[in-house]
Amino acid sequence: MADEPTADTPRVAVLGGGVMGETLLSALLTAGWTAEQVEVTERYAPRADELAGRYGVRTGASNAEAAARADVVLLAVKPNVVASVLDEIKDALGEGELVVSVAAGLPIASYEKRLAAGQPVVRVMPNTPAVVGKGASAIAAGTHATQEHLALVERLLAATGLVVRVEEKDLDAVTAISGSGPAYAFYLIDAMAEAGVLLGLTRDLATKLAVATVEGSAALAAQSGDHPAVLRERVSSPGGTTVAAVQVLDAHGVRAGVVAAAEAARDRSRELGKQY
Ligand SMILES: NC(=O)C1=CN([C@@H]2O[C@H](COP(=O)(O)OP(=O)(O)OC[C@H]3O[C@@H](n4cnc5c(N)ncnc54)[C@H](O)[C@@H]3O)[C@@H](O)[C@H]2O)C=CC1
Ligand SMILES: O=C(O)[C@@H]1CCC=N1
Repeated sequence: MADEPTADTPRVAVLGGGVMGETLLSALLTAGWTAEQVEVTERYAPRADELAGRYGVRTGASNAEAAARADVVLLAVKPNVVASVLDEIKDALGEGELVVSVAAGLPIASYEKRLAAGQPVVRVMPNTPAVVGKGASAIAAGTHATQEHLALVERLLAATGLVVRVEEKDLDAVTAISGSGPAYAFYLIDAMAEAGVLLGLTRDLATKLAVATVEGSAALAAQSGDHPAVLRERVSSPGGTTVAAVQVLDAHGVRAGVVAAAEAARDRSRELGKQY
């Protein structure tokens, strides 16, 4: 149980202080959790010290001790480490203590079979824009997770951006679109910036323009609600520059490449689920 458990602010242990662990930690602090109500475990000691210095939270290496102090455990280790961490924390978890995991691919059943009977589990697929409150996360409940558990996870993620509830069967596809998706967007930004440099702009200016263009396009798509194809048509003046450019994107199979990339991510997510 927690040191000072309250119904309103359950004590959270984030296990794994890497990219996603830090993202979730900072989101919890933004959402109103105090540094005393959150702790992080991190196997790599210099990283643990870095997080303790940056956020003022307790950090340590013992997953079992952190899980014993917590009301909610948030797993943010890589999929290949999840099984060993579950074995470490299994007996330290309180009855009904919620286990939340962001690990890609691993089915909820693989957690439930390693944990005590009845332990509630919620799977989350977040993404890195969560660190600036512009993330997209999907959450799915395990056999013993209730609507209240899902609502609690929504509170935990409140500062990360969009949170949607899905069925677990959809999480591999979610991973391929929004989980890995920021990498596709950064890939595009990088390519646009590089193209700007090729065309004679400074790298600084080209990057600024590429970032603002992608950010503005996403905001326009979100606010207008128009189909992306309609928005693209509005940029394409007859006989103009944009149709010339989009024709080249099509000729290079960029659209098909995006679809194939998402399929590869979905397949890799499935493989991870079988592998670990
Ligand atoms: N990075 C991303 O964009 C996303 C990652 N995820 C998931 O988040 C999880 C973590 O991924 P990243 O943060 O990217 O990886 P990462 O490698 O940055 O972080 C993992 C951290 O766990 C630590 N660690 C390893 N074994 C440990 C143990 N036994 N106890 C405590 N800490 C331990 C490592 O030292 C490392 O700092 C993965 O399962 C991944 O599938 C999910 C969605 C998006
Ligand atoms: O690349 C990965 O496996 C993780 C999951 C989604 C984004 N990053």
